[in-house]
Amino acid sequence: MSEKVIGYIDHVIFRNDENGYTVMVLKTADSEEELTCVGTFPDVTQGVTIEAEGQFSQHHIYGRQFNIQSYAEKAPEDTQAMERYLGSGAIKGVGAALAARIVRCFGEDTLRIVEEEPERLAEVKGISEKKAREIAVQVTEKADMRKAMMFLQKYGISLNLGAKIYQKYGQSVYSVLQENPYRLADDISGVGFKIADTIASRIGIHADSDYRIRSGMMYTLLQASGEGHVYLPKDELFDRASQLLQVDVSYMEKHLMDMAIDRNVVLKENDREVLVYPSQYYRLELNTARMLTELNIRYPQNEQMMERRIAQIEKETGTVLEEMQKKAVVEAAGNGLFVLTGGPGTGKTTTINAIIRFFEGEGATLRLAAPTGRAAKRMTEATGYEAQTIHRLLELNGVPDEDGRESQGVHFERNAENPLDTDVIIIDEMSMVDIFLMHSLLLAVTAGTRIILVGDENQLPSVGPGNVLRDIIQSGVFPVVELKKIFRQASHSDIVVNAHKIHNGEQVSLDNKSRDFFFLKRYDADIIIRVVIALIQEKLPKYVDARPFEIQVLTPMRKGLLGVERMNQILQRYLNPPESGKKEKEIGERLFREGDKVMQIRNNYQLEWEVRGKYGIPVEEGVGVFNGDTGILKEINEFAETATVEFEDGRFADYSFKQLEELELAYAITIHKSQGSEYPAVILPLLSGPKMLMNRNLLYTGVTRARKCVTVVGSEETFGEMIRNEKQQKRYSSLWARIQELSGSVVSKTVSSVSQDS
Ligand SMILES: Nc1ncnc2c1ncn2[C@@H]1O[C@H](COP(=O)(O)OP(=O)(O)OP(=O)(O)O)[C@@H](O)[C@H]1O
Repeated sequence: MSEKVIGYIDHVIFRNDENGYTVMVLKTADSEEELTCVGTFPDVTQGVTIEAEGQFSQHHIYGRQFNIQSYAEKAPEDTQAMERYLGSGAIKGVGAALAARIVRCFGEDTLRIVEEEPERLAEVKGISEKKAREIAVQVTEKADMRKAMMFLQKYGISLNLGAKIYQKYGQSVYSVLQENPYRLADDISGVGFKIADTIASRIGIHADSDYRIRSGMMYTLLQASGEGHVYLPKDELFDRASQLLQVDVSYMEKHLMDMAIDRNVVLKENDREVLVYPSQYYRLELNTARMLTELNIRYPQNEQMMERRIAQIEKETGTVLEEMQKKAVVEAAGNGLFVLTGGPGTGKTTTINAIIRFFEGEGATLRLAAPTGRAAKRMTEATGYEAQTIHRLLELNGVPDEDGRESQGVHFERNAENPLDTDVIIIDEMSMVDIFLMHSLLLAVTAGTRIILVGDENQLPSVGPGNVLRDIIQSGVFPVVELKKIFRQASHSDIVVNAHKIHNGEQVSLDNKSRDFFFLKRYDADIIIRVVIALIQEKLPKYVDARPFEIQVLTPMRKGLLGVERMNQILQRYLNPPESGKKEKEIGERLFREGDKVMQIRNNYQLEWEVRGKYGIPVEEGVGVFNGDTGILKEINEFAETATVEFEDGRFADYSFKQLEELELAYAITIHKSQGSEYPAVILPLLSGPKMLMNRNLLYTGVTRARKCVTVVGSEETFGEMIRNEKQQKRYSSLWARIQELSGSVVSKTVSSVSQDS
């Protein structure tokens, strides 16, 4: 039951300016009681009278308090209230003494004078005409804001959101809301289609209104990009949007045309269907294709010289390169853009090393990078050459790019105006690079710099939109070398051999005669979890010479009995149990404990980090913590309301309690999130799951994450089905088509959206 109180704000006890959370004391109008009130307020001015709705509650330390849900500022009604209001500090340049003089001069008429005849304020001693005008402007602004906030509250808009909306639109807020509330979804961060749609329905906007349908279609396209798609075929867009909007498909055609005319979307037709792109995505693909094509320059090399150089490298490194590896070195030397691909153990890293040596011998400067910190670290170890994340290579500076839809609002110091100054760039783990990052990378590369892209095209595609590596390869326009041979050392590894079998759809022997690939047949989720715990606590650390935390559980799903969410809760209990002295923090339904293994679940380009040297002194600082970065929660500080995480690569970052939303427990993670990472030992619990998801590609990615040991715990039938299930989730991307168009190749008639199907 909600109750009402009226009173004026006597003083503020606590206020968090970031989120508006406020504790304050209200002097109630009727009883002059001092009432502690708690709530979220965009703006708090002492002395202002408010009418608030909410509930009384009893706080275990602070006693009785009133939790405000909504409130309205009331215009000052009597001279006392007027004096309090003017003297509260809300009006710049007016203090308590001056407020008293103004009210003494005009009495009951003060408010009307201020609002209607402000120039008369100059009659008061100490107020010039200019100051009178300034006071009047401020009073009017405050009154306007008050009215607007009341108007917004009527539609169930929270105070916080209301303040953001008012800041954006000012006095136009009325027309925006009444004509097209869906604009909120475009203009205001934190408002998506769903919120805008709720507001619209409260305002009484029709379900088939033009704005609603357009906004819903745009929303559908952007949702699809969250699944990795760059576009949607028109029919699929209509189906999805029609489900979302509960509006018949027949309404949509005309709006699609309007959206194209307004350049919100780009329509491309092939012989089968119409493809619909959010315009910025279309441009991203087009520009990426253009830049790739521009880099595709031949640098003729003398054949004999190349042979001599390769022989020399082989001698230096004591490795005899196989034909395709040699070809890779030759192509890398002879082209502005070169792609090296191959499965695990096919000698990609060995080839990168040979390429590095070749260019070093030429006196060229090189830069190495990979999409994740972990992959960059591995690249450094394997090549002995410093590798960075692509974000660091491009010098992410943490300042959001205001106009940067195409860069996801991220600003890099290295870009078209300030390109990377180096002869050769080698990027590893290319399968994880999405269209945004590829576009940003290419902006910072000028013709004359060679770029070498290395990756396994059979890994799952990037989390972000696009299917960049595969599209570049499938365009058929650039020099590509695919390594297929599994080397002797690698062929001793059943991880490698089985990965290749899985990729080829061949069954894998599960007789446990292997030294690095085990299958434990169990058919009950809870028994599987028990086995997983025993493996982590006892067996595997000794077996692979690693700490329990380095052993990674990978699952296909988030939900379900063996999903990430449930497994993490259970594993946390066993692997990091509560202990006195171990601090804990609950965020929503999640509980974090000092010592937990955690993972960042979205890109945060602003979060600051530091690498600490001896005695904890920072030796390096920077910004940006990315989706998939894992570490250990080292310390929870209740006083500062922060939690410190040490990431695997040695970076420390302080999270405010609010930012903990960006962290998740990481004892178990999805196979999707594990892309580009490697672990000494991987455990795959596999029992059942949706057919769409449980496919060959997913199993391949899971298995290839392990360096020393894979243990599958579950049903051999599910395992076998996954190998047989070739069907991959479709990813709608078309970089390959843009590349072909630009290079003048004939666009294949049959392919449209199937860049990932083949
Ligand atoms: N030409 C070669 N002759 C002999 N052994 C080789 C050759 N090339 C690679 N190897 C060996 O094969 C194994 C796998 O090679 P490498 O690590 O380069 O492959 P990779 O494709 O990078 O593998 P991953 O994807 O698993 O990192 C290594 O032990 C390496 O020493």
